[in-house]
Amino acid sequence: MGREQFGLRLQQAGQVLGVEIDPPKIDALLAYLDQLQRWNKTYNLTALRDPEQMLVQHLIDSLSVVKPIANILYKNTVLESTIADVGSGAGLPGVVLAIMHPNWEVHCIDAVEKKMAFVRQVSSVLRLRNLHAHHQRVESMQPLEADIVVSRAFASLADFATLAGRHVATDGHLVAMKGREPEEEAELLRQNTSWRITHIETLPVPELNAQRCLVWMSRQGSL
Ligand SMILES: C[S@@+](CC[C@H](N)C(=O)[O-])C[C@H]1O[C@@H](n2cnc3c(N)ncnc32)[C@H](O)[C@@H]1O
Repeated sequence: MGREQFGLRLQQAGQVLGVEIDPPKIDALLAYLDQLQRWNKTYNLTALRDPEQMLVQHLIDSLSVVKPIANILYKNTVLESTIADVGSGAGLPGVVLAIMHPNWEVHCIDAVEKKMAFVRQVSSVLRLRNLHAHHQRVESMQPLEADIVVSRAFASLADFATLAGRHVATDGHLVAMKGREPEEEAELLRQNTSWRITHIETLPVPELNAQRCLVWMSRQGSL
């Protein structure tokens, strides 16, 4: 399928998700997809090889978190925000967030150097000055004071909170992208950490035939 078709599908997905993806952003998302395909041949950054699957399971899935994050930030009238993407891998969802919101400083963190080298390359090729790559274990990094710390396919809720909670600013949030509602993980979070689930949003991800939800967490006491 051609570039034009992919662009159209991204635009349509944006309409369903309530995010406007203008032509320069479509170009940037497709340029990211190009880079990912190219680097993946040599560096094995993601298990998905087929561009069709990458479009839906990486780009459109990551686009689904843009509006919910914007809703939380703008409810608190935060315009210029710091966001951390923990266990970001090839930059998912961090690169997509940085493309969609140039006013958000997005920090991708991953323990694997080649993955962060790739994100650095994307930042340079796409001229994304708001996209930063940290080759670090999240638990040993200087605290970032992020408004929102997001993760996709990183860890259980309790491990996410334990490892990454220190990067959340006072009154900030952790948000985990999950498949179905993780009831057992929620119980372990409650038993083992000082973080509490504030709400769970079901995400209807266009073109993706799978359940998705977002689990929002805050520190106990700041609810
Ligand atoms: C399954 S991948 C998910 C990548 C990406 N978020 C996605 O959805 O495609 C999990 C990533 O977490 C990273 N990771 C695991 N433990 C970590 C830690 N303690 N600090 C930073 N990164 C970590 C791994 O290197 C890996 O790239």
